[in-house]
Amino acid sequence: MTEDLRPVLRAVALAAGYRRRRRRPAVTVLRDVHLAARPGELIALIGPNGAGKSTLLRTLVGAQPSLAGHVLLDGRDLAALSPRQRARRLAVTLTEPVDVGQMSVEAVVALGRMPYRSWIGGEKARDRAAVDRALADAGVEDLRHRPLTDLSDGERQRVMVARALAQEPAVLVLDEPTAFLDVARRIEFAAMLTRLAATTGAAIVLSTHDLGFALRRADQVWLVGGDGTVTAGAPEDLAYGDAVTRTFTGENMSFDDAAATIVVADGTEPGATVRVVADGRLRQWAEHAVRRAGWEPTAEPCGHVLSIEHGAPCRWDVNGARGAGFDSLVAHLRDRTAPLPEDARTG
Ligand SMILES: Nc1ncnc2c1ncn2[C@@H]1O[C@H](COP(=O)(O)OP(=O)(O)OP(=O)(O)O)[C@@H](O)[C@H]1O
Repeated sequence: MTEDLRPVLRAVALAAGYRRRRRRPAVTVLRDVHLAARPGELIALIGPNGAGKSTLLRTLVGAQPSLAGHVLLDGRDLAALSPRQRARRLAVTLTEPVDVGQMSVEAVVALGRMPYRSWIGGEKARDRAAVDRALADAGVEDLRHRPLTDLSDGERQRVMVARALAQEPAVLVLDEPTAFLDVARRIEFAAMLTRLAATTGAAIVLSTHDLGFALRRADQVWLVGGDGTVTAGAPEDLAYGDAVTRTFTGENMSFDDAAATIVVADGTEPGATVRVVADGRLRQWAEHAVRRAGWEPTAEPCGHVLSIEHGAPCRWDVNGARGAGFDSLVAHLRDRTAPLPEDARTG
């Protein structure tokens, strides 16, 4: 992203949390948060459960008051802006379901134009054009006459993005927008957001539990650490440094650099080592099966050798024992978890 673009949204020494209410004590969830979102940036907010992602998003959009510090929208204090002024620059889709009765998709998306309408004025050509563009950008044109209640969760999510886009915002904030989506829709949705950030020039901030998506797609990651801090940076800086590892890895979890994701060990001690002889994807999935069986794959010479050949099912050979399919391979390896005497690497 261009460094000299002025941030549209900033957090300055922000503290976010909950004020004391009746018998509930005050809770400061995040403190001394400094963040900047620039036009056209796709920003992923990540962090463990309960770390404060929703609290931060709600504070950034003014849905809950900050405990200290400021949120600046176009350099102006968010708290000093009227709801209408905010809504012309900032659009939000939070996770709470929206009750819109039997309204059509088109009518729901047109709600996004409210900040631009006067009480007496009707829909203008500009409003209609913005709604059409939003429907197209979010890929829901085909659904425009359907009642929102008839749609799948994934379709509804896209419609809510279209409603937000119809606001023509400078900042678009989405709380876990990919939560209901299957893998294919998630990838499509990610591509759509990347395209939207580039074409509309909006800064898009979204919270997600999809670490791979955040690291592969985002221009910036805001990492909520679970200790009251938020670290901002390029995905590579946070992954290459120890920020991601520190936040997400624990006793049984480690960060796999190549896969850009967290891998969870199943708690068993690594068993014997086996040399895997295969190529490409077959090798990858053979190693996957080997790990699932509690063994360690290696490319080095060693006492156990797994040769595997393409086929449906694939054919495998472990030190002369043969079988077909990964299921039987895993069963075979599990039966032999106790390392054989010859398991000492013969290197
Ligand atoms: N209304 C509230 N009053 C007091 N504490 C709250 C309130 N809402 C949330 N919290 C607390 O604030 C902390 C952060 O919660 P938040 O929902 O922001 O986390 P999150 O990162 O969005 O979690 P998740 O990934 O599970 O959605 C949690 O400890 C939570 O219990």
